[in-house]
Formats: sequence, structure tokens, C-alpha cells
Amino acid sequence: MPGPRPTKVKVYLRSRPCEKFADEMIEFGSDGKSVNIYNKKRTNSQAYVNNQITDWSFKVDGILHNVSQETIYDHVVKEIALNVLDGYNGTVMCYGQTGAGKTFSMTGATENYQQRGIIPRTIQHLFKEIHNNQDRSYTVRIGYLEIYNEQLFDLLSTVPLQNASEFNTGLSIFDDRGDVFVKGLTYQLCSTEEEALNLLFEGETNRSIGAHVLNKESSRSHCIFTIRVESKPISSSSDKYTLSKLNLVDLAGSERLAKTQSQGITQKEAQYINKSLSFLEQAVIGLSDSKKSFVQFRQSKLTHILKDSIGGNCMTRMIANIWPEGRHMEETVSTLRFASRMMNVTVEPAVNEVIDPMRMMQKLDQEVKMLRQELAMHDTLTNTKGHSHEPLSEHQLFEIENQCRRYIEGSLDEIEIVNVRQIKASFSAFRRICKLMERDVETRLREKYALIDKNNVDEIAEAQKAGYTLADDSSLVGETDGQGFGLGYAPKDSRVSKNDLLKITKKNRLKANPKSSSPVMDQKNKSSIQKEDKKDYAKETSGNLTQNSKDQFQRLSTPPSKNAAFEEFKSERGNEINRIWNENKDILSSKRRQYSDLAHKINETKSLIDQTRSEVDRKRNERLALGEFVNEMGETIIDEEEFGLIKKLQDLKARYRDDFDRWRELKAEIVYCQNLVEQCRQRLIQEFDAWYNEIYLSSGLYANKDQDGNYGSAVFRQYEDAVEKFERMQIENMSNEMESLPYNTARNRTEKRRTYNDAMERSAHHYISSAGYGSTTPHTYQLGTPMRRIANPPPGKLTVS
Ligand SMILES: Nc1ncnc2c1ncn2[C@@H]1O[C@H](COP(=O)(O)OP(=O)(O)OP(=O)(O)O)[C@@H](O)[C@H]1O
Repeated sequence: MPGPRPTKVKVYLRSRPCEKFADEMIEFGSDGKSVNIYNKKRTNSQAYVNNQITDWSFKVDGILHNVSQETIYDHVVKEIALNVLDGYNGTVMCYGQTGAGKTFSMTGATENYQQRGIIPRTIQHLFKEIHNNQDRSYTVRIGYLEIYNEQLFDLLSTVPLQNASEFNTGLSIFDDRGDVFVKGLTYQLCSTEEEALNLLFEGETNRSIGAHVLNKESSRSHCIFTIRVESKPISSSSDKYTLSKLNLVDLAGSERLAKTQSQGITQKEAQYINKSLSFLEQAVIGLSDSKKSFVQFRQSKLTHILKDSIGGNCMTRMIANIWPEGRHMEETVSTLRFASRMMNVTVEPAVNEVIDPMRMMQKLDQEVKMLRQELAMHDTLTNTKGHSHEPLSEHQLFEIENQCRRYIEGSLDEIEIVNVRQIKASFSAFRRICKLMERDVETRLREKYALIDKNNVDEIAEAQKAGYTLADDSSLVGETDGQGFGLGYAPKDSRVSKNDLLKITKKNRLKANPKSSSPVMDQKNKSSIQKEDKKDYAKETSGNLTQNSKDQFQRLSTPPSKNAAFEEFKSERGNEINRIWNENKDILSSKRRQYSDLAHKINETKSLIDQTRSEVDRKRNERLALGEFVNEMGETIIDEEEFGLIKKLQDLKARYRDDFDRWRELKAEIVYCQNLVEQCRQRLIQEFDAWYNEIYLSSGLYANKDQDGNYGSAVFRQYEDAVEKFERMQIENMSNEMESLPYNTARNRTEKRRTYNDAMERSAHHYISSAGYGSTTPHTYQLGTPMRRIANPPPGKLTVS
């Protein structure tokens, strides 16, 4: 199948809904591709009479005005996503002024399944396609990068990178023969849609969001969601596989500071954003100029990262988001100008094929075998005897080494060389023999002498302390008897006496078990000796004892990890609720299985119905063609076969209805069981928390913190009821949309985590403020997810309630 042909970057215009569409200034052409912008406001009479002054005319690849998220996906992204599975790189980016709907297009309104944006739709689409393709195996990895104030952040990182600091996040960009990578960025493996959505929502929680006059949830950074796909044919023995990536880019919005009334942090962010967008524009201008041989990409992190993602072999699409109100006309024109430039960039899509080293080795191995066979055949034909082309056998290698030894000893004058492999084997044998001889000499020297490294000052000092005299300064080998080299004698007082040795052993024994004593000892002796020993022992270990008791106290006052404690709780106090929870889980999974089996059965019945219905139609047509027979009552007479078919159809329909009703009931039961399971889980957690606090934690603020540094449940609990309620409502609402299950599950999970993290931050904020420690600027908090930053939080987000 021929791949996509060389083309230009495609640009689609999306205009967001607004209070008053500036129809006197913006005109969309009837071809669905052209946009006219009138500089001055046209009065109605001017608009319809004459002399309209078209100040700007733009052409794009499609105008998507007031369209749904689904339409956006189908028009702009679908094709690219499919091509990514075929090994092509792709980029979809949203560009436009602040508040124009870039994030809405890319991520969508997360609280509404229908309003989900390009990223969740792409994930859903890709996994569906992967599932349906039985010929290839796919590996999907996901990375989520943020560029905030010219710094790179890994939105999926769960651990802080080594050497990371306020000014260095541990990530860096590098290119390798045209491919751009971010060193240190995590790419997480995903095997289901839900896993991928989880990562998306996790990343979203960590994004920098700020508020200004035009957008109360403005993204203060550029974000790149990357899906890397590795695809291999399942049955073919080819050593090639494809490696492609899809970059979904949500650029930060260009903004005019006066308009957004940005100040302080927001102003600084805006300056970074505007600067990087202007470098992006310069790069795009460079790319669209075919005469230009060099384009500068390294001026900003954004352009550097996007170097291989705009044009070239990457299928690129851009959504130009506009806010079609009169007051934003200047920004709209600027966005459309950028769009026109983008449309001049050439794209030459190419499949990214990589060679699998393992398969290549297997292939080469086979080729070597074949060539050997050919050589053997050649030798036979040319009557060349005694030549083997196989690798040398163990026995042959042993023989070669033997020859080399004899050659070194002098018992063999010559080694007869017959082929290159023998030469190589001889050299290896010589090396091995040399090493063995060296080791042998050293061992023999060590047996006789104390060898000290004369460059090692510590070793020399040690030897001198031990009483060794040195032969001379240059040799540094001990000599005491003047007869030669030797180890010398240790000084008398350095020896340990037998008594001392016994004492030490006794003490050790006592240390191990101070109360132990010999079973045959009489009571008096025993107690007096014990007293003595204890006295000794106490004297010896007085320092240690205090330390030991301190340690013991420390251990008791430090609670066990929550995981360990949870296991203990489940088998003791929480035994009953845990059992009920597990039972409910079993019931839920059995219902899910029934649900899926029944769905299968319903589909089968449906196809039987269709089949029978067409047979009934066929029979009826035959009857009508022959002419109808009626009885005296005026009723149509039909033959037995047709009667049988109609009866079968009725039965099938009845079965279909019954099964469908049961299927719906099951659906409701599943939702109900899910609730039960969740309630049990919550109850288990709550009871565990109460138990944990009661058993291990003392009162006060620290009572909420376990040994892992996690703040405990008191803070969490106050949110949990609301979250639970929300989840239940969500499950109820979504019961008609089984397709949305992975999306909703992933989102709910992330919401829960986010609430928890917020609670942690509030708690830490409260703690730090009340303790009067350091700055309370939200930027400094890194609780929960280590990389989490809240840049310029919307007012009230972190206030202490
Ligand atoms: N097509 C649309 N339909 C419905 N609501 C929209 C649409 N486009 C944007 N919005 C709404 O407009 C507001 C601003 O949108 P969004 O945050 O996506 O803008 P943005 O371009 O990403 O802005 P920024 O660059 O400041 O982050 C949001 O509340 C969003 O829900």
C-alpha cells in the first residue's frame, strides 16, 4: 500500500463559542476554507452595498466553527493516529491566543466524557485499533513533558531526579542524527486504554495552571504528550519493526500583558511564553523557506524539542484556535498569520523502520551456516582436503594451547600454521599462559615475603606499626633476622592472653543473653556469678545500654509502615469487613463475567434474527410471486416451512428481549455491586485509620503522619465522603456508556489523588505557617507527587480552612 505523499502541514481553524461573534469583522468563506478579516467595523449598509475593504484574507485547510470535539478528532487527528500505528511520526498542535480553547481542544473538559479532547480520544482510538489488529504486536509508551519558564518538567515522574534543583530539573534535550530526545524523561509502558488515561490525568494534575483576566485556568506552560508506538509483525521473520511517535502539543497562549493585566509571576511566565512562541514562529518561517539551508532551533527549549516534529518526515497538523470576538481581532489575525506560515512547511512522511538486533543476529547466523556449507562444497569440488571451516572444537583449542606451552618451554621448535583461526587461537593461548605465569610468580612471592605496595602510605604505616622492619627504603619488605626477607615477629605485649580471650567470650555470651547460665550450677554460685557478671557487663556496656534502650524506645514510638499495619489489621480487627469486601469483589467479578457472556449471546441471537428474517422475507416473496391463497375467512394461507420460520423468528425475538432485559438488570446490578465493594473498601480504610491512630499514633499534629512521612487519614477523611458520593453519582450517570468506563475510572482515580494531595498541601501549609518556618509560597511545596508545582494558583486554592 503506498504511504502518504509529500504535502504541506495542514492547518484547521477552530473558533470557540463566544458571547458575541464579530460577524461584522470576520467572514468565513462558503468553501469552508477561506477567512476574510475586515479591519474596520462594517455597518450593515457597507457590508451589503459596496466597497468592502478586505484587510486580510487567509486560507486554511478547514474551518471548524462551533463544532463538537468528535468532529475535531475526526477531521484533524484520526488519520494521523492511524498512520502512527503504521510507523509514521505525527504531530498535532494547538496554537492561539490565551483563552481561545487550546487546552479544551487538546485535553477537553475532563469532567465530561462527551467533551473529552484530542488526547483521550487518540488513546481510545489507538487501543481499539491495536486490539482489533491480530497481525501485529504493539508496545505503547507514554511521556508527558512540560516546558515552564524555559525549564523542562516530567509530568509523569514519581521520583525526583537526581541532581534536580530549582534551576535544574534533571532533564535535558539532545539530538541523535535528527531525532530529538529528552534525557531523563520517563516513558511509561501502557497496555490498556485505562492505564494510558491514568497517566494523562496524573500529568494534568501536575501541570502549571494560573489565573488571569482572560482565562481563570490558563495553562502557563507548553505541554507535549507523546505516545511512542513500537510495532512488529507477529508471524513474519523480518528483522525490521517500526518505531513511531505522536506528539500532541498544547502550546501556552500568547497574550498581551496589558490585556491580561498580568503582574508578578504571571507576567514573568507570559514573558517566557511570548519569547518561546516568537522563536517558534521564526523556526517555522525558516522551515517554510525552501532556500534556507539552516534553521535555528536551539534558541528555546520549545523549538529544540519540536525540531523533528514540525514538517520533515513527521505528519504535522495544527489547530489555529481563535476567539472570534471584536476585542480579540488583533490576536486572531496574528494566529492566522502564523497558521499561513505553518501551511508552507513541507512534510515528507516516511515510515520509521528499525532493525531488531536479535532477529538480525539470527539471520546472520543462518547466512554464516550457509556460507560454510558452500565453502565445504567448494573444497570438495577443488579437491582441497584437511580444511575445515567450522569453529575450532574444544579439543583443537586444547591442542593449540599445548603446542604454545611446549614452544615456551622449548620442547617444540615450530608451530605449524594452517589457517587464520589457528593464529588467533594461538595468540589467545599465549596471553592466557602469560597471565597464569604472572599469577603463579606472585603467589610464590607472597608465600615467602610480605609484599607491600610501596606507593601506599597507609599500608607502609600499618606494617611499621605491626613491628615489621623494612629492608631498605626502596624495597619496603619486612626483615627481622638479617638472614633474608621474612614477616618478623609481633611484639610480646601485642599478644592477647588466654584469660583475656575467655573474658571476651563470656562477655559476648552475656551480651547475647545476660540471664543465661549453666543448668548444673548451684543457685548460690549462680546468683553470685550472675551478680558479678552483670556488674561487669553493666560496666562494659553502660554506654551501649543507654543507647540500646534509646533505640528500643525509638522503635516502639515509631509506627510500622501503613502497608504492614494494614496487613495486620486485615487479619485481626478488620477480619470481618475484609472478608465481606472480598466476597463482594468475587460477586462483582462473577456478575461482570455473566454480563460479558450475555452480551456475546445477545449478539449471536441478533445475527440469527437477521438471518431468519431474511429467510422469512424470501419465503414471503416467493409466495407473493406465485399468488396468494386465502381461506373463506379471508386469511392468507402459508405453507409449513414459512410458518416454521415465522415461529422461529418470534421465539428468537422473545429470547432476545429476555436476554436484553437480563443484560440491563445485570448492568444495574454491577453498578450496585461496584458501590458495595467501594463502600466496603472505604469502611475498611476508615476503620483501619481509626485503629492505626489508636494503636500507633499519639495525639497532636504529628498524629497524622506515619513513618513514611505520609500524613494520615484525618485530613483525608474529611474529603473522602464527598469524593465517594461523587464517584457513585458518576457511576450512575455513566451506566449507559460502557465505552466511557476506562475514561471515567481513570479520571475518578486522579481526582481522588488530587484531592488527597491538596489536603496534604493544606495540612503542610497550615503546619509551616503556624510553626512560622520559612516561606509559605506555594511554589515551594513538593508534597505528594514530588515534582508537583502549583504555579500562580487561582485565588483561594491553597487557603487554610
Ligand atoms: N470549543 C469550545 N467549546 C466550549 N468551551 C470552550 C471551547 N473552547 C474553549 N472553551 C472554554 O473556554 C475557556 C478557555 O479555554 P482553554 O483553557 O482551553 O483556553 P486556552 O487556549 O488553553 O488558554 P490558555 O492559553 O490561557 O491556557 C475554558 O473554560 C473552556 O472550557
